[in-house]
Amino acid sequence: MSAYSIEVTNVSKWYGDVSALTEVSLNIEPGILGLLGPNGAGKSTLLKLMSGQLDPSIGEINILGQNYHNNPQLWSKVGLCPEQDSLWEEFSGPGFLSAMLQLQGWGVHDSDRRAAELIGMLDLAKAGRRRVSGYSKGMRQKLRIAQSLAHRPEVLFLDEPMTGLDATSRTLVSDLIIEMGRSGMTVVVSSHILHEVENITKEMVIINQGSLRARGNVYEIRELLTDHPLQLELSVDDPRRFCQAFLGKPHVVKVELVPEDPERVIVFTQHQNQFFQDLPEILEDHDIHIKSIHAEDEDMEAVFKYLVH
Ligand SMILES: Nc1ncnc2c1ncn2[C@@H]1O[C@H](COP(=O)(O)OP(=O)(O)OP(=O)(O)O)[C@@H](O)[C@H]1O
Repeated sequence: MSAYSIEVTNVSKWYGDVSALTEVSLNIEPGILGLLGPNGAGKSTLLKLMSGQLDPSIGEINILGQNYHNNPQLWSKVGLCPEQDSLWEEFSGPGFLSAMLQLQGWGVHDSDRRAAELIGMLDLAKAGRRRVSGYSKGMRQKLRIAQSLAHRPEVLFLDEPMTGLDATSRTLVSDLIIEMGRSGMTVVVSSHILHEVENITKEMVIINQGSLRARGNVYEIRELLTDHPLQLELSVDDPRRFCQAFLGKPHVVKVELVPEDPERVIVFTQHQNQFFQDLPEILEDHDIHIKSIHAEDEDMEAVFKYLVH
């Protein structure tokens, strides 16, 4: 059998006359792969195709060496957490998860037990038997993630799984995904935010305008971006000293103070990794304290524009 759990070969997809994907070929091994691209790039379409929710217009998709045609058993090995919400509002969280498993043929006892386990894993126990209609955005997202992995799939597709999650839940979900990857599952995680995926995996594919643009680990992808300075906004207690300390660094293109905010400073760097390596030492040597840090390029739009043109 092939070493790849997912094989996408020359796949194109049109919605009427809208072309969403063009001749995409992609082989994926067990572990975690990040699928990165700006809005409208084709990420959701590719995930729906790979999870059998959509048929390709042209091309072939094999999952675990099989295709979806006349093959209902394959569904039980695949999970998808889609972008759209399709929860049962009148059910409690555990009730919903158990019902979904029972619909897939699980017995009541096993379904209830698995549902309780998932509720614990995703830290939803506080909601008790409350109806899903009363869940917050973050709780709904976690419930959808729970649903996608409830039946213990071997291959899991997560479409923008961090949407709506607070910092604690993001860490929880990241750790869960990392653990699934370690256990031998194949997990494909889409996002339009590099930083989000970088915390989970170093293996990335970049997609834009329906085509795969790059594949590699995050360092190789960053190499492709070396001419594109990344912009970081920081709040520090002594911005002038901070500027002086960083201006001599070869990877720093420029550092700007923000006149309207005496604590704010903007750094343009060619190598974000190098910047973060230098940062702790500079803070300590110059006795500077940092209050916040924000990457302007977190949203990949600017980066993709650069990569594509
Ligand atoms: N059901 C549909 N009918 C027509 N066009 C569609 C449909 N779904 C997606 N598209 C189009 O296909 C292209 C790819 O969309 P897709 O949703 O796959 O991108 P995406 O990368 O997931 O973006 P986003 O993060 O904004 O959802 C876009 O041009 C989109 O407008």
